[in-house]
Amino acid sequence: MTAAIYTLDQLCLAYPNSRSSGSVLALDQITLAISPNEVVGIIGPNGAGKSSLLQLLNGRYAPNSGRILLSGQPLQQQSAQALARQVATVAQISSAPQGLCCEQVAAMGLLPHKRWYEGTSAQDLQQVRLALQQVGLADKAQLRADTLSGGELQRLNIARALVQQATILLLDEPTNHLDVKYQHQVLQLLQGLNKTIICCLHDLNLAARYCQKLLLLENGKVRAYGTPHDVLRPALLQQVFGLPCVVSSQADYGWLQVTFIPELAHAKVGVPSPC
Ligand SMILES: Nc1ncnc2c1ncn2[C@@H]1O[C@H](COP(=O)(O)OP(=O)(O)OP(=O)(O)O)[C@@H](O)[C@H]1O
Repeated sequence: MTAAIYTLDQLCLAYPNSRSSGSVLALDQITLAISPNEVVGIIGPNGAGKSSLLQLLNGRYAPNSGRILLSGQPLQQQSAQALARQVATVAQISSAPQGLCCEQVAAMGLLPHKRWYEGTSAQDLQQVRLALQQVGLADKAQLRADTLSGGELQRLNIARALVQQATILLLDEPTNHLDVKYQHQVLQLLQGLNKTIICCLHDLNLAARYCQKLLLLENGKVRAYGTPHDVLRPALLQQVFGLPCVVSSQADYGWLQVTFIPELAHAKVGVPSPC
């Protein structure tokens, strides 16, 4: 059996409550192992704890209790630079640094690999250009990043993460702002990278299509973790998302398709409709 790249053991995270002296428990006793080179989708309703979990996995937040091992070593004991060489994060909402062109923003991914006095080599530049090409932004390399559309900026952030050459990519809603073609292009790109990809996704159909494993969170707790077939069960999804749904298998390709049908909540099963 392959050693886990992440081992989470009874992780809890609480935020201070802004209106009282208490706290908000965002993650509650999370225990699981993530295998290397898998694409893992974190799914669940708003406020379930998805983004908070990413912030623990990239070391930005420390758990209130429990522990995280990264490649068998306690994550909290690793230096920021050592972490940045292993883990790259693409945040949910970001604004472009003012006045920098796309090539310069993507090149920021080189920083964890450089000493302060080292400049950008021809090889670095080649790597940056390849990443921009991979996300479909080669023709915008010299444009100012703060003039990009939301979707283009999202792709630029992914290019920066690719340049970082980390073995783990953490992405918060990587398909936000993307049109349907780029949603698939970005997820196909991530899937083909042979890296550990952990991403929060609201679109369950994209999650079913591109993720090998799904982690379903609700109120900071793990409701299910496994393959899309293990996790995307209609009764469970209805409980967690509060809407009836049907889950079907796409006939030609076999991946699962979730369709939420709010009308079913009001359907009177077994009562014939009046003529
Ligand atoms: N900085 C913070 N301070 C206080 N509470 C927070 C903070 N960040 C998140 N929370 C709370 O923690 C819980 C989990 O939030 P989180 O952002 O992780 O959820 P999420 O599943 O990513 O939600 P969404 O789908 O809406 O992005 C929520 O109740 C949220 O209000």
